[in-house]
Amino acid sequence: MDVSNDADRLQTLLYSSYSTDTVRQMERPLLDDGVPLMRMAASATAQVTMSLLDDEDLPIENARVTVLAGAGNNGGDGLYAGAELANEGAQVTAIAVGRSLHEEAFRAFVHAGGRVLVLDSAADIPGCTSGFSAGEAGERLQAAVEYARSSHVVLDAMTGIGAAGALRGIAGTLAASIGVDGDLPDKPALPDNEPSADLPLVVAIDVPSGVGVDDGSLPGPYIPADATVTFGAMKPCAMVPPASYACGRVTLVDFGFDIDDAVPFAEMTDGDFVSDSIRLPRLADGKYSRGVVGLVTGSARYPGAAILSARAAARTNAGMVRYLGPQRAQDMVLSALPEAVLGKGRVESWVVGSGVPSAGDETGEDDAQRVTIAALLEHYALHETDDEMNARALAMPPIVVDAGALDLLPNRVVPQVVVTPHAGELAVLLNRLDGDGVEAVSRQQVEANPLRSALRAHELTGATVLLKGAVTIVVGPDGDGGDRIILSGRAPAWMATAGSGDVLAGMLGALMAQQDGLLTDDPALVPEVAAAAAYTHGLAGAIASKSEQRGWCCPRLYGHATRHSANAIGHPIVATDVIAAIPQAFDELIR
Ligand SMILES: NC(=O)C1=CN([C@@H]2O[C@H](COP(=O)(O)OP(=O)(O)OC[C@H]3O[C@@H](n4cnc5c(N)ncnc54)[C@H](O)[C@@H]3O)[C@@H](O)[C@H]2O)[C@@H](O)CC1
Ligand SMILES: [K+]
Repeated sequence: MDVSNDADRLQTLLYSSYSTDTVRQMERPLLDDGVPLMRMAASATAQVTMSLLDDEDLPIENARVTVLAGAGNNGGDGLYAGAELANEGAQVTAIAVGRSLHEEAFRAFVHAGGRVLVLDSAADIPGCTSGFSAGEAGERLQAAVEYARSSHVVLDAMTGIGAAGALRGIAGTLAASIGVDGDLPDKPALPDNEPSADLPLVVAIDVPSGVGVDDGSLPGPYIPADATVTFGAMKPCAMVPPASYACGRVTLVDFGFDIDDAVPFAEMTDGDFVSDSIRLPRLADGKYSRGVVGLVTGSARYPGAAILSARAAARTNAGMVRYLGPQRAQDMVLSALPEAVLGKGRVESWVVGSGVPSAGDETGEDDAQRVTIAALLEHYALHETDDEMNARALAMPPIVVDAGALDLLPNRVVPQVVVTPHAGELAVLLNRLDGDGVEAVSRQQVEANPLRSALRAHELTGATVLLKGAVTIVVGPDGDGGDRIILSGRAPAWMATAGSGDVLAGMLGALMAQQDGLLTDDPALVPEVAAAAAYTHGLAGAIASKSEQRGWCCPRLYGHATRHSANAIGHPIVATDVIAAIPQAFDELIR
């Protein structure tokens, strides 16, 4: 990625996450030059911790701090940070979870007056007791848990980017006692990831210990943080849910990594990226040239989705909306949206399935909408041998496949097919595609590792996958034979409400219709437009609910002035409110 000036570089740093391998490559030249990265990391952590204590009106001299210190460099960061806090007057105890501690950091820590509690009887740490009995090991563990819980601050320095798999051994037991054992974080969604008032404040060093650093998963016990201080570059777990929900307020310490040639693993959308997907009206435009969306949504049983998807599409800068559906839904669409046109005709994009029963639904089998959708989706199927049919499929306009249409998706399709499941629907889709030989995946498993599930669905079907959530994950082609992962975290949690998905489907259809056919020619644009739709949808929800809370907040940059801090929680909304706010969302994006 070519980053021409400093502002662009910082923007890229804040909105891109890099795999641990890439981070290690980027830090190598600095380490070779002797730049004291660990001391810089530790100082920043100590400063952030002190400012959190300050916010709580807790003088540093009165603060009790626990450092959960692993044997690696992450533990080294923690010990140096602990030493700085001890030098400021705090009472600091390190709990050694491994058999050793980073030597120099340990010396600095002890020199500053820090105390150490060893948990592993086989540990070899100078001046510390080891070789104790199993009974004493249990007592020490219990004492460590109690000490940590009664502290004002816990610095979580057990594992950083060197973590492999779920936390094992003493680190795992400690995380399960102090933190959470694999369940999703369960706390109110507050603006600016405001730390909870409960003590201890947990500050994660680089990453919360126990999360899947490279995929955002929650493979086992982990310690949810109030704040995470991360070094050099954002790791995937600070962006990809659900681990991103466990990071709290993130501060990035810029080490000056050269990111020019580094390929991000996952990118977060921002307003600039989204505005590129909006087609401004032209002087020579008519309604057809601005893009027509065709909807096969709603059903006799669920007509409301027809109205929501149609009204949302019409508000999202489309030239025209065509609607196909049963008489009752047609009547309702026309009364809610007199601008809609009924029946078939040329379209630049399709939206199918919102409010259509799935096969498992009692009315699903004989619903006429399903017959129409199945016939349409056949045109998007890729076949192993039939080149002529494949060429026709590749030339089809983009299509959104939502809700009840997901079980009609052919096994292999072209990438301008965007499937828009939530976690439960993605589990059902994966189980159908993977077939009998493979162990079934549950909704909970998709929720614990949504990125892996989205990647799998993309790999199996070829479709672009938009997995809905507080942070929406889009996986599609990158144009070079690889995958592109784009996230959108703009939505406030108020948007988890009936009909919200129908609105997104309509908005995505309209955004795809206005791309002048480019998506069919260049499928690498499909994930960008899909993420832009998720962002615009989230922004409209934020406007409607008057909420400054977001699924993902841009990290603070260490040493730079903090932006205006957001504090409006907002209020509940219904899906119709989101549609009403779409014009204002466009106003903000186009400006
Ligand atoms: N490379 C560098 O120069 C810098 C690294 N820094 C820190 O160093 C960290 C990386 O350090 P390391 O590579 O030493 O690795 P870590 O310290 O992240 O992890 C290695 C330690 O974790 C243990 N561990 C790994 N997986 C585990 C599991 N599943 N259950 C229990 N224990 C497990 C290992 O036994 C080892 O003791 C970064 O995250 C960052 O905090 C910073 O100091 C900045 C500079
Ligand atoms: K950590």
